Amino acid sequence: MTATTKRPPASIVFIFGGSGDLNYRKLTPALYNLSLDGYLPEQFAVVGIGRSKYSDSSYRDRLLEGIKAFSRQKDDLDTNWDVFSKSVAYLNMDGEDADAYKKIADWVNDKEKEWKTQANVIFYLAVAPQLVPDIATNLGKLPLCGDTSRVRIVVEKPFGHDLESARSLNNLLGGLFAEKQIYRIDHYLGKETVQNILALRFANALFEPLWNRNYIDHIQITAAETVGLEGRGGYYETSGALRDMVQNHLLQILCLIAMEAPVSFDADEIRNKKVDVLSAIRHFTHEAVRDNAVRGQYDAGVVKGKKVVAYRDEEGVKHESATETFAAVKFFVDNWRWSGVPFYVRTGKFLQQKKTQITIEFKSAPHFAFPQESADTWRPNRLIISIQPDMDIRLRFQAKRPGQSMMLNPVEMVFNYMDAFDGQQPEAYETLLLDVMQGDATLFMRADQVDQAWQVVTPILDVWQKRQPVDFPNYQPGSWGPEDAEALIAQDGHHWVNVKV
Ligand SMILES: NC(=O)C1=CN([C@@H]2O[C@H](COP(=O)(O)OP(=O)(O)OC[C@H]3O[C@@H](n4cnc5c(N)ncnc54)[C@H](OP(=O)(O)O)[C@@H]3O)[C@@H](O)[C@H]2O)C=CC1
Ligand SMILES: O=C1O[C@H](COP(=O)(O)O)[C@@H](O)[C@H](O)[C@H]1O
Repeated sequence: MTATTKRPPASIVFIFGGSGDLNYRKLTPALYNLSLDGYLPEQFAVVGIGRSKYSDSSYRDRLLEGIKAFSRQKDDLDTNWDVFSKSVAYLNMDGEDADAYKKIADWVNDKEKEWKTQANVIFYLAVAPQLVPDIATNLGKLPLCGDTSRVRIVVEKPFGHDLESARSLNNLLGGLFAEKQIYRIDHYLGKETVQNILALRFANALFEPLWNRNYIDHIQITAAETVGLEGRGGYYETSGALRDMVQNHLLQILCLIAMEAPVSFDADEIRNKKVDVLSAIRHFTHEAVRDNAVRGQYDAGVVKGKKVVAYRDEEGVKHESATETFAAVKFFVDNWRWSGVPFYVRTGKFLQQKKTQITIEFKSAPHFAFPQESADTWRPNRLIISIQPDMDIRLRFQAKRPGQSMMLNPVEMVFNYMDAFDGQQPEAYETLLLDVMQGDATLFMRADQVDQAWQVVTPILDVWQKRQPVDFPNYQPGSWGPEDAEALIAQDGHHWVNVKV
């Protein structure tokens, strides 16, 4: 979310995990697209790091396959790749071998001599979380990393497995780097439609008077996926939906919806306002967890015409697994603005539709003056913010149905991203990588945000760990999740919004 489109200064990006899936599918395609769009500095290099044996040339060939499959821009690919790939190199080293780090320092020295200038140096840790402490410690010993103005470290999710491990990782990183050097990724914050929540709320005076407990009945945040584990069973089995999606992405969206207006777009100003929300979210007692949180696990079935096996039969998953592939929670933000307004949040694998969506449901008009017959078609006012795959904002209100009687019909005013703005949207990782090069941490998680978010989910994790689910598997692939999730919201007289209007 750089405030300027100026190119960043000379930059070298080291990717630990250069031979891995994230780099193949997301990071290199993002850098390639930034290059095509003219955002990369002329003096730019990206160096993949890993134990796999590649030469620069064979590494480039491998990445080209990823570009062909995953880049959002594919025109003139061979020519454009020829130009971009000149910036790509590979360093064969083991991140756990402390002696090998001299190679990195030498690489930077040589490049800076060639460029005749100092560069920003970014270390992107796209490796399994258990490797992060060793790599960060080894990096921290490089004299280069003491230069807080130009050296940054990017840490992928998951950031900790629980509150304790997140705190110990924060302490470790905090002892090695200044907070302003640490970029904790939450890729949802890089999505255009997620960033647009700030524009919608704070660049328009229209919504603010209504954006509170006086006018809003409740809020729903859904991140439904039609995919399953996608080969990440080993990781997912130790994680589950609450850790994988709620602790990070969905609580961050909740923060953007619930935060107070920032005074400026300074990174710490935005993050302070978000931390205020996180610290106001009610921590459930163990008793309250039962009433406010629902978990699910998918059975064997069919999604979008394709057969899928039950979660417990997936590779890397235990036979009697208690890991949830669906979670729904009713959160409360206990502050002046939101007191008493429920925030229903849900996410799950193998659901009926891919849909990330926020629904703001407004309170009913105080008095229904229309003929009683028209009450049948009456629906509450809603503002629906679609994050993906639809990218739109829809405001639902009542209109008079044409005819000789005063009958009502709900209608919508729609803003659609693709119609309103020409051209393609940058992918989240493009925005985030550019921000790191620019030194803008607004869209990254600060240590206290991560800590507060873990505090919010910890009571739920504790209860779920202690009480084994007796009814798993409890939802059909291709459905909207377990019946209890509907009951969670229905007990308050509401329904999940699954379809348009
Ligand atoms: N893939 C995805 O879609 C997403 C991934 N993430 C996160 O990104 C991180 C990486 O995930 P992903 O790319 O899928 O994982 P992969 O298993 O595909 O890649 C792991 C990478 O780590 C490298 N590696 C392992 N051990 C060492 C070592 N001792 N020294 C140097 N490099 C090492 C491997 O290289 P080599 O074997 O050559 O040493 C490989 O490049 C994880 O934290 C994951 O949670 C987050 C969101 C999405
Ligand atoms: O972080 C993660 O996000 C993806 C969903 O991301 P999206 O951008 O496709 O919505 C999820 O599938 C994955 O399990 C999780 O680790």
